[in-house]
Amino acid sequence: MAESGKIVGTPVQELVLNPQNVPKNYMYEEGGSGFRDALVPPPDDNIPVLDLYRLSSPSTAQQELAKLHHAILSWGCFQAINHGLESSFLAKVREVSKQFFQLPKEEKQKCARDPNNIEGYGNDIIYSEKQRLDWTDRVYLTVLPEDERKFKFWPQTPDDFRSTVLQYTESLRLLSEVILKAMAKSLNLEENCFLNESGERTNMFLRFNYYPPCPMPDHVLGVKPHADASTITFLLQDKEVEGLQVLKDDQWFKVPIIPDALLINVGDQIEIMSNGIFRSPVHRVVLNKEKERLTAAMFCIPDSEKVIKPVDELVNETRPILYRPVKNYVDIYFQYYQQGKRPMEASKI
Ligand SMILES: O=C(O)CCC(=O)C(=O)O
Ligand SMILES: [Fe+2]
Repeated sequence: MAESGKIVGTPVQELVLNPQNVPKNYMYEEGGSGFRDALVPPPDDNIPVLDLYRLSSPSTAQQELAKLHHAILSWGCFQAINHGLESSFLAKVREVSKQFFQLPKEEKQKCARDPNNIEGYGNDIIYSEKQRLDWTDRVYLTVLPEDERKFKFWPQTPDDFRSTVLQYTESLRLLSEVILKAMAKSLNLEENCFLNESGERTNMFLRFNYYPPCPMPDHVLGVKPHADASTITFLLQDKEVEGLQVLKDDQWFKVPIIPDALLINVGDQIEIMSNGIFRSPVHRVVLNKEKERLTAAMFCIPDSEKVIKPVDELVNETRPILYRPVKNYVDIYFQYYQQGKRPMEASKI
């Protein structure tokens, strides 16, 4: 037991060494079977694929913008291709993460998170005995703003971990501006609307997720159902192993792998700003008995000092205000999440 009654858990990577004994707090005893039987989206209504080159080319922008609007209304997410990040660079991002998780335990522990904080290497903070834990180890880093980087949590091995993460951050920072502008335009708002609402000091958090193989994949989840705390999230999926599912019309659908695509989804804070026109999709991660899975999620988060609220233009008589203003949403988010509740409830009127 660590300070403040919080327990620092055993990495999942070590639990796997004893496959007969999956701890109870990871298990969904009943109702668990079927986790992996999610539907495959039909070809005529698959998660839309958006071409970001077409989105920024004057002759095709309008058409692609309409596609983006439809994608977000129907799924809350889309697969972005032609985003300008080289395939070899994405391979590098995946590689530095894999190399880190392959290090011996003592090496990884050098950037272990503090007991009460998510930043660094580790797994779920345990808030209560009843909490269901996620079958995943992570490296969670504040990558922006620059003066909030805490390098003691950043892996020193492999050597190019830091430079790769910095380059990835800069690329996705630029891309986040493109996407947030397009989202605003698709709602007939001034293009900088969501960027201005997010404030000057944009935060970005990067989370490398490592899902070890799981001996009981029908009764354990990699990540329990949630929507993200972000404005938008960029997810670099594993190149080969599926696992992500998204909830649409009360049914779970498998998110297909497009190797060099970035899956972009709307987070709770755009749901608030758009007064519920754009909804943050609920998603979860299922596991594989034989194979590990690695992903990287980049969360774009507004300035923590900024009050987030529905933009005036999207509030009117037919669409009354649906959300209360919130500040530093990420702080409340984790506590709700770990209790299996939707943090959004804190903001809904
Ligand atoms: O690893 C994945 O496929 C999704 C992870 C996720 O949803 C998250 O980190 O918020
Ligand atoms: Fe997520």
